[in-house]
Amino acid sequence: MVVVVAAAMAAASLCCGVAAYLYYVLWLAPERLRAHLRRQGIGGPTPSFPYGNLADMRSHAAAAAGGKATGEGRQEGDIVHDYRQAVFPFYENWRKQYGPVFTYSVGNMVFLHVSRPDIVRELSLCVSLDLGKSSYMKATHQPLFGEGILKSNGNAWAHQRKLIAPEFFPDKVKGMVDLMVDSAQVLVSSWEDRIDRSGGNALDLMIDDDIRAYSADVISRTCFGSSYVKGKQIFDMIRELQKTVSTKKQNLLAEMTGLSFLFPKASGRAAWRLNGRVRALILDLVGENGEEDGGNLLSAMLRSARGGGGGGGEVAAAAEDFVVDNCKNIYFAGYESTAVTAAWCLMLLALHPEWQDRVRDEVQAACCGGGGRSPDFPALQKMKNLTMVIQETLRLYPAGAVVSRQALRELSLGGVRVPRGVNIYVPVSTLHLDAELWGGGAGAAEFDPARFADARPPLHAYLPFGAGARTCLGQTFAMAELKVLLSLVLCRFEVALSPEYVHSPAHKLIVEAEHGVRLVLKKVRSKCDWAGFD
Ligand code: HEM
Repeated sequence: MVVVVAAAMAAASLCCGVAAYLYYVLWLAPERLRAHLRRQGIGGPTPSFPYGNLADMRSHAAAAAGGKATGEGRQEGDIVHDYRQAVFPFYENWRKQYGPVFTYSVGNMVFLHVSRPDIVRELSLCVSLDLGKSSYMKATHQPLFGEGILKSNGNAWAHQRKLIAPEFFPDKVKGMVDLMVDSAQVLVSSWEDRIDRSGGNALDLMIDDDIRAYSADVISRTCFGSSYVKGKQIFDMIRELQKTVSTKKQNLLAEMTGLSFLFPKASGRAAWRLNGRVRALILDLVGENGEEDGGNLLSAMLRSARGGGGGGGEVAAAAEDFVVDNCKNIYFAGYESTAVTAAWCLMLLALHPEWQDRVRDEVQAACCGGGGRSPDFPALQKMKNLTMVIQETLRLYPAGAVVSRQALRELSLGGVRVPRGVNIYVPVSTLHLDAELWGGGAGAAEFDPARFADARPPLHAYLPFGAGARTCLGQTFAMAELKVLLSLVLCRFEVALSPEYVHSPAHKLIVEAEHGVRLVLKKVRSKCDWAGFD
């Protein structure tokens, strides 16, 4: 009897303890952060227990979809580039209601949504390690990112940045352009073959998968010295992993409580299984590259890992994690964003034949005029119109929808005291489409590459590659990769929008065309005779 009573009392006190813990992490702790912000006059929608404003976000999204504010569909020649209300209706509605700085919560995670230029500017200039990457959904995304450069913070991040960034400096990228041209030739030749096989001079084509294959091939060859086949296997799996970890029924309760063992969801197990397969493939690559110095990113990571304590040239377990996690991070960071930007860029050039002609003339003058050279790094740098077209594409369709940070200690930004733990979200397209920052009126939502002709936009107005110390380290590489692809495509084809194209920007970790980009490609006679072309 005594034993039963004691057991019942122990169980009761365990339940009380768990209840008190849950009350603290799910409500009390976030409420303290919200109160801190409210005292500074920062407003926002009222959160409810336990999911914060998640239900509001879903109802805003449903209303936008029901009202066809989705930006989807297409009337004659009328494509709306401003997708903010369609893709992020909750942010837009709250911004109108509460102003450019407001707070909201997802579960127990408190967000500070900031589009006030002075705060964004200060964030762009901040290099303190106290401003880290947001830990939102970190456990769910762990199989995809591990402890690699994209999500790590503090000294671990600084070490990885120091190692990886030099591999993407302009002098390194310069030596990669020939490999990029090889990959782009595979793509344009395959499109030409398909047109020839169709018996005509033009082809209606969904371009997205082909461009992804190009992007995958470029990273495989340049960074990892790997074959197309192995690179493609890794990419296909990382893409599957990305879909698995971004399913909307993510383990939010597990994230909120930190008790992931209580919520073993099928998606979590599937992600870890996939992760095991990606890891094995990457370690195969490491094995193949182990003996020689390929002069690429993988060799640099291996050198560092071995120097870090793998005895007798062996890569120790922690060092192995370091290499695997960072390979996955680079594949993820460099693949999708570049491919999606290239697809949006071709969509915009299809809509604007005058810019297409201008860029084609410029490419032919830079490469073909000089005796039929394929584009090299100096030639790419001379292509001003192409640069402006890519910059304008990144303004209208920035792959990264938000720049996200977390205050790892209390800090002050633009006079706002941000308590430790708060996630700061800067909505990139809100700034990119701000009528005051971009020339007033409807002009901000129009495609006009000439706006980049003379002046650099101010720090707080243009953030396609992010901000401050965490800014994208692959931007020179990405610009070269995009220019190589676009110059080869435009030399060989005229592009027009397919009648089947449906304009459908959607957010899936990055903003991409939900129904793909469909174009009509028509062969043009090129003046270029480089690399086997007539
Ligand atoms: C058009 C193509 C690309 C776009 C739009 C883009 C955009 C971005 C953005 C917005 C960030 C976050 C910056 C921040 O939080 O402030 C980022 C980070 C990063 N990007 Fe890119 N990126 C592109 C291509 C690439 C490529 C090709 C690579 C490498 C091969 C790359 C590697 C990285 C890495 C490693 C980071 C993390 C940097 C850090 O946290 O220190 N990106 N990128």
